[in-house]
Amino acid sequence: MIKFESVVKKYPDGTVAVNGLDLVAPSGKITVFVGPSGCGKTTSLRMINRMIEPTSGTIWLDDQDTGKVSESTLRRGIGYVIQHAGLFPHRTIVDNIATVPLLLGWDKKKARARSLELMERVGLDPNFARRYPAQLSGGQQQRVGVARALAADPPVMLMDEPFSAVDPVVRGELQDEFLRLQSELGKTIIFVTHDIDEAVKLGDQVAVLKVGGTLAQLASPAELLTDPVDDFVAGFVGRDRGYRALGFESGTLDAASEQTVKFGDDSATVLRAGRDGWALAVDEARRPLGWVRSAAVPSGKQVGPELLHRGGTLASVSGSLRAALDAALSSPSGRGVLIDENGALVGTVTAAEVVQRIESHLHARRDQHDEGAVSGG
Ligand SMILES: Nc1ncnc2c1ncn2[C@@H]1O[C@H](COP(=O)(O)OP(=O)(O)OP(=O)(O)O)[C@@H](O)[C@H]1O
Repeated sequence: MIKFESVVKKYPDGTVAVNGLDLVAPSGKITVFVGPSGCGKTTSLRMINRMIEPTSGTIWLDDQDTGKVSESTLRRGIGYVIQHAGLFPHRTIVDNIATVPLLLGWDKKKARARSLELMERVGLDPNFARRYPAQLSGGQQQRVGVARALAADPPVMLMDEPFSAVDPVVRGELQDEFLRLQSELGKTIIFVTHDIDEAVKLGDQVAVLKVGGTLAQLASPAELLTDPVDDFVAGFVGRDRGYRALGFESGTLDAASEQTVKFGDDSATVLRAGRDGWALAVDEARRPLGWVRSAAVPSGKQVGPELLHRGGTLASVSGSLRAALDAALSSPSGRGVLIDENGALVGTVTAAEVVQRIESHLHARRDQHDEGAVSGG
């Protein structure tokens, strides 16, 4: 656990970067600091490992006052990742990752073995081990940065805009892999970003900071989207927040069974299968491939890849209602395709069915809220 207690940082020129911050970042969870430029995110982060000293207040790491521990002891237990990875340009990838273990006195062989293990963990080709940072893409360098921070297995990780310098597709991949890694490692993480979508995707809890260094709201992503505490947070959280909040709602949907066709099936089969003029093509493992418009299969012809409409997104049957609604809205047939954990077809749902489920969730939540208000009042 990391606990900020009335923490203030006033720089020598009089700038108050952080003004009385109180918050707890629970162990094993990701806490995201988000807010506009200059709101004190980086200053708050760097006070944790004492790269910046607070002017007043205390930062606790579990039951230790960080101000009373030596900086080197403190930093041994804290991994640190920054934008552009900050790798040593003249050291190979394997040596970059081994930096902290070598500083801690591990023997070279053990440190290298640990580096290689971590390269695999963060999804880096082991053939990159002998390369230099400049010979890697930006996204690959960020993975090295994460591996380096994890090398000595610190319980705490501080991450300052680690994925900001890469394109949106690579960024999405890095985020997904970071979440997968965290689900295995369970580190206590503070993650700084100025991007609210990234905050909401990655955070177990999100701290929205205001310029002047005060905390506007500390909440779960779903709560932030559905119940912003003031106009500043509502504005910062942005548009479409009701829709985005659906990303945190899951609910079992009654999937209708869908007749399917396969490559090689003839036009008569497609016509029979095609409810409303559309049939869903699947592979041997019943994984959806795309929709076929029955009328577009000339009589006597067979289904081939050229007839596929691939527009519809796929939603996991145990996933969010947002993904299910998106699957229905993006499907050329109007039927959203639901798949299981192996990617195989479970069935389909319409947008109306998903909306009905959303409404029943909303009613249940309002009823709960009303009951709480009655019993509370
Ligand atoms: N060394 C310094 N001396 C004086 N003022 C500083 C110093 N470092 C930061 N500041 C100021 O403190 C405030 C908070 O800065 P900080 O870098 O913590 O913000 P941030 O939220 O991380 O911003 P960004 O998103 O732009 O990186 C800003 O007004 C900044 O100009």
